[in-house]
Amino acid sequence: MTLLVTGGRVLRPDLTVERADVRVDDDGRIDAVGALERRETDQTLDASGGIVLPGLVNAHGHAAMTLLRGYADDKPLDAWLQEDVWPIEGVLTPEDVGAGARLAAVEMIRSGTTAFADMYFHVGTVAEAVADAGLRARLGHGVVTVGKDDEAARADFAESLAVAEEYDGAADGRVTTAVMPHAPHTVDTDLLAEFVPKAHEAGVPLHFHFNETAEYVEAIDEEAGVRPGAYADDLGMLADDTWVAHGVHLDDAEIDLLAERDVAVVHCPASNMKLASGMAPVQRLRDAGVTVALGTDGAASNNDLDLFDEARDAAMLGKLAVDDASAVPAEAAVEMATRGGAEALGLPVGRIEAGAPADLAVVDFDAPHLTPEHDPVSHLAYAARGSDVRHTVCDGRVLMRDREVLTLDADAVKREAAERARDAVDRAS
Ligand SMILES: CSC[C@H]1O[C@@H](n2cnc3c(O)ncnc32)[C@H](O)[C@@H]1O
Ligand SMILES: [Zn+2]
Repeated sequence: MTLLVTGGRVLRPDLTVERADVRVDDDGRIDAVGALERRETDQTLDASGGIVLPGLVNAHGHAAMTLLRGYADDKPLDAWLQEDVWPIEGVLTPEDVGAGARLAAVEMIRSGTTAFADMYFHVGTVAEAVADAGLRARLGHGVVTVGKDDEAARADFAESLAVAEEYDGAADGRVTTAVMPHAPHTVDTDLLAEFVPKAHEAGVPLHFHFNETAEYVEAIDEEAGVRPGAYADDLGMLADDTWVAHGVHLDDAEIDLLAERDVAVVHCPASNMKLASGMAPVQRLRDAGVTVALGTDGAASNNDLDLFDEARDAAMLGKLAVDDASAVPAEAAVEMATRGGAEALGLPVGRIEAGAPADLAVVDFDAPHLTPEHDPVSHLAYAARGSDVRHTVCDGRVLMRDREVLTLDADAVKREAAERARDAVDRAS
């Protein structure tokens, strides 16, 4: 179906904003951008008073953790995971995970996110949710081997590779995959040494939590006597298609190593603040040439999936981290939420230009908190909210028109997720 997004302004790849229409071909790709002559299209979207952005990219998260939003707050990462999150995750069924992923999909579509990365389990039901929602995603089975016997640990890692091979290309090619060891210290070294080369041989990228807390760094130091950067590099985990989450506690050598290996880092400022994990060196990473993307992490440590919040938090926290108000400026925050995420996930999106897949979000600028408009990029980073998104398009398909989600029944999705979350809490207690 052809589509014309008309009457608005467009955020161009160089982050300038200009009056333009966007025409989408029936293959879901952008056909032309500019002041376009009226030509018959199957559908139109009215963008007047708004700015058309590349759909936002949420480069690290755990979608089904929407079920655990508000379930356990105000604890540091390890206590939160071990005392609250892992026990209840142990009772989640594939259907629960699917329901949580659908709720995440509704939330992301409503706030202009069109692509996301997901590390969880029961990945088949997450892939189904992505297919039904019309989103784009890079999915993987998260491997944790601590506390498992050899056989179960090996089976968990083997499942991550099998899942990556099974679901790659699902949802008409909108689903791609990765092998996802949870973190260097939560996965057995021998299994990493065995399976990382297998992932490379299969052409499947790697994604893992990296240097999220000081304790995560210490755990590797205690186990291997080196920093996690050197440890992961020795195991071949730092390849040019690897992207890592957090990168909060990095020393200079690790920043240089990530740059050298072309590994992207997903900054998750809200999760890092809530769990008091620390402040990532975002400006230093960018100065070193590392691609930095943004992620919400799971809704249980955020507690929403609004990437506009993440952009604002990234800009604010990036300044506080180095006591410099010029660090992580508005343009950097907007770039991380769009092109940075696309590059991290290896997706051909994140820019509005002819030939690119039509993944778009139209932000309505006609709101009191976006008035006056001195600088639209400033508003996108510091003032806009997910609820300002009026239309969302992925792969040329309209997922939300005038704030109505078209691909999923938002009320039914909310109802089912709330019921399943209540039942899971009962089963876990
Ligand atoms: C085995 S699937 C992924 C696993 O990761 C857990 N998780 C959620 N948030 C975080 C975080 O910030 N750091 C580390 N691990 C996290 C999630 O609950 C799943 O168990
Ligand atoms: Zn995470």
